[in-house]
Amino acid sequence: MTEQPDSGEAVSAQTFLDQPDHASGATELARQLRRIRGLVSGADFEDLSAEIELARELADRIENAATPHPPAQYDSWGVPEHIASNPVIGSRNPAAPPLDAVVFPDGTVRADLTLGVEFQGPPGCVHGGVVAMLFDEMLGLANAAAEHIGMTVDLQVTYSAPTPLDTPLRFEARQERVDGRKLWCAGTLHAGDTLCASVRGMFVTPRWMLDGDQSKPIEG
Ligand SMILES: CCCCCCCC(=O)SCCNC(=O)CCNC(=O)[C@H](O)C(C)(C)COP(=O)(O)OP(=O)(O)OC[C@H]1O[C@@H](n2cnc3c(N)ncnc32)[C@H](O)[C@@H]1OP(=O)(O)O
Repeated sequence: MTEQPDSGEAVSAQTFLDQPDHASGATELARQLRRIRGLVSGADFEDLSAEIELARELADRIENAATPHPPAQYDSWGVPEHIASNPVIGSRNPAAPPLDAVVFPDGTVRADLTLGVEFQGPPGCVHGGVVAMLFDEMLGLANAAAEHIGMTVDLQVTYSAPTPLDTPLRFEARQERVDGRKLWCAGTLHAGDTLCASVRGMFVTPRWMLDGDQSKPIEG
């Protein structure tokens, strides 16, 4: 974790799950692919045939350079490949927003982000499933911040107002209660002063994990 140098309010917050750029350049490649993702899904074009050729060549080159590895093992929480490919926070996953979280001394986890047209559900609004996915991750991070982790067994999202695209959003989450292997968390999503959605989640620590190191950064 590293200190957040900016804004007064966030001065006591620390970055959570810092993911340094991969030496190969894969993290930067994911950033460029996210740019393309937004443009392809949110712009009109006259003729992209030359760009398609280029994209095909790029995909072929990356495929030739790649040494694929299998998905992480279920009991290997926190390995870099596991986090890097996460669809919410994975720095090397072009499909991830990505969500960068900070954690406060009281265990509250916060993420500020803006979602573009590639996350559109209703016109001009963020897809409700995307909101649920981000909430699930936020609650998982809140568990990790509390060093008491588990798998989601119940996730209840209440949508109170449409979540606008291209608008700064703030997700917050924290672990509220622990009873043995059962954990309860809650979170909110605001656009400015508007509460767009809230969530309550229940998690269960798998039996095999009880003796493990739960301080490892994990997420599903
Ligand atoms: C490890 C950190 C990961 C963070 C992930 C964050 C987000 C994710 O994407 S997780 C992926 C989605 N979730 C899943 O795939 C979970 C699938 N479920 C499972 O694997 C299992 O149910 C698992 C491992 C969580 C629990 O199984 P198991 O260890 O056998 O526990 P089990 O004995 O069934 O239940 C324990 C207690 O929880 C209760 N419980 C289990 N599920 C529920 C539920 N849906 N609602 C209410 N209570 C429940 C049980 O009733 C039991 O209570 P009690 O002890 O009082 O009898």
